[in-house]
Amino acid sequence: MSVIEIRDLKKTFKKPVREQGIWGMFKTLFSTKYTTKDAVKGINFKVNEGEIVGYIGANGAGKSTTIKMMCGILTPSSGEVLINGKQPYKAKERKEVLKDVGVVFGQRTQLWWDLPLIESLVILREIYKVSKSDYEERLNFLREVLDLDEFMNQPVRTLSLGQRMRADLAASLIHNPKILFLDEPTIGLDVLVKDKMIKAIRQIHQTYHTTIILTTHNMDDITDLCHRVIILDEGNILYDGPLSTIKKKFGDVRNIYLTYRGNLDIEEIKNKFESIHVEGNDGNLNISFDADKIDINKVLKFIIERADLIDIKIQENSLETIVRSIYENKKY
Ligand SMILES: Nc1ncnc2c1ncn2[C@@H]1O[C@H](COP(=O)(O)OP(=O)(O)OP(=O)(O)O)[C@@H](O)[C@H]1O
Repeated sequence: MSVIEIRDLKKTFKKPVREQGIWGMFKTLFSTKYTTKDAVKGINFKVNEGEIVGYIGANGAGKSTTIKMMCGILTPSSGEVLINGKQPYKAKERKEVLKDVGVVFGQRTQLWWDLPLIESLVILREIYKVSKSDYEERLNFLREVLDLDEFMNQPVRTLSLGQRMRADLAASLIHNPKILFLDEPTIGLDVLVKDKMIKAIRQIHQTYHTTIILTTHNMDDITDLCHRVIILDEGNILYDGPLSTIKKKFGDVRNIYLTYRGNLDIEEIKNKFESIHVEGNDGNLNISFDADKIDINKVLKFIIERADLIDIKIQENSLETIVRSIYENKKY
């Protein structure tokens, strides 16, 4: 059953044309000249209960704008967002929607800056009218998976970025929402804290079957959490489907980087293996090929028989490289 439905959703921002200088700034205030930016250009998708969807795209693709419309911060220019059949930006439906939704914006906190985390959680419990037993059960779970105890009584402004992000995630979940929007929840985190966040998100999903939409520039987050991805490009959906299909389409590419002594004839390698890509000079060679078509053992044997290897590195085509190529070529 789909809990999120996006229909022909568009958002156009209108910005006044800015004029230079102090006098220009003053004139801008009363200007009637505007430019427009179509941030989201008529997109459609549905998300089923319990899915985790990676919502990715280059900077400025329109991801945050979509999330803001999905949680009612922005009103669409046309089209609609339905969260459990309700439109979050309509005053009458907003309250109902917010009961079902939690949101984390990695770039800014939604907590009270001067209050200790625990007090913010108590206030949120009041706002959302969470029963004492539900609150306690939830809080115990979150304390455990997000390691909140070490900073529970500190004012939010004194928290490190990693602690603040965990605090924000806890706050977004205290009312047990069925849907969670995570907008860059791991931005700026070191590897250890990032792994902790990812593990916590996975545990939350497993325990409560929460439907999650995740935007991120970190492809490891996507690989770790999502089966489905939506790729947005300049306000349009470029791809919506399984992560595995993207990987398959771009092939199981292997890259071999090697340093060697001796004479290697690049043309000889190319003639021996059809559709292999080879480049290099001065004892360095980069080779890439589709591992479904060419046996890596045969490539290595061929090279070892002709040169002394000094160093070798073998890499799979990462999701990072695949996605970069999709963004650059603007096609899937
Ligand atoms: N309030 C606004 N007023 C005017 N233009 C805006 C506003 N908010 C966003 N935009 C523009 O809309 C486009 C999409 O922005 P959005 O923040 O949705 O992108 P994004 O995909 O989340 O990017 P990033 O990965 O950099 O966060 C950008 O060109 C941005 O400058």
